[in-house]
Amino acid sequence: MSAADVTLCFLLRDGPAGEEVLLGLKKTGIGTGKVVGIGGHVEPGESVVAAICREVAEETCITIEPMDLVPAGTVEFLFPAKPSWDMFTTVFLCRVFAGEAQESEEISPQWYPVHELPHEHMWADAIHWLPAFLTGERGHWRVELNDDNETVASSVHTPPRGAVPGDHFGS
Ligand SMILES: Nc1[nH]c(=O)nc2c1ncn2[C@H]1C[C@H](O)[C@@H](COP(=O)(O)OP(=O)(O)OP(=O)(O)O)O1
Repeated sequence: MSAADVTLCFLLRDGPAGEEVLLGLKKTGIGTGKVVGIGGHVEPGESVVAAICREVAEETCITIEPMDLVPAGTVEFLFPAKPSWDMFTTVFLCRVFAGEAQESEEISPQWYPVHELPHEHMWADAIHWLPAFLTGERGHWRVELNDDNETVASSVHTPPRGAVPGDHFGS
C-alpha cells in the first residue's frame, strides 16, 4: 500500500514574546485530541499547493496565496503496524495570510510561541522535525512509529542535496 499524500502548513506571526506558530487541536480522524499542524490530504488530481490553500481555509478560515508559501521539506510518517495510516507529507511555512483563525469542525486552532511548542499534546515524533523546520532546517524526515502507533521507533533526517551544514536557507 502506498503512503497517502498529505500537506501541512505552519503559519507564522510575530507575537509579544517572539515568533508564534498556528497549530490546532484535532477534533476528527487520525490523531483526534492531539495538537497538530494545519493541513490534510491532497485530493486526486489536485496540486499540493492547491490542497494546502484549501485545507488552511477549510480548517481555520485563514486565506493564504500560493506565492506566499515557503517550501520547507517533506516528512514520511510510517506506521508498520497500520500501513493504511502511512503518509507522505509536504510541509510549508507561511508568514503572509489574511483573516483570523477560527474553529472548524476538524480543528480548534491556537497560536503557540515557536520556542514553547506543546509537545506533550502533540504526536511524539513532532519534536524530531517541527522545531527543526521552524528554525530554518530543511530536507526530508523519515519517521517510523512503533507498533503502538504512538511512540517513535526511528527518525532519520536527510538534508537537501547540496546543503552546507549550518547554512539555513529558504525560510
Ligand atoms: N505521526 C504523525 N505526526 C504528526 O505530527 N502528524 C501526523 C502524524 N500522522 C498523521 N499526522 C497528520 C498529518 C495529516 O495532516 C493528518 C491526517 O489525518 P486524517 O487521516 O485524520 O485526515 P484529516 O481529516 O486531517 O485530513 P482531511 O480529511 O484531508 O482534512 O494527520
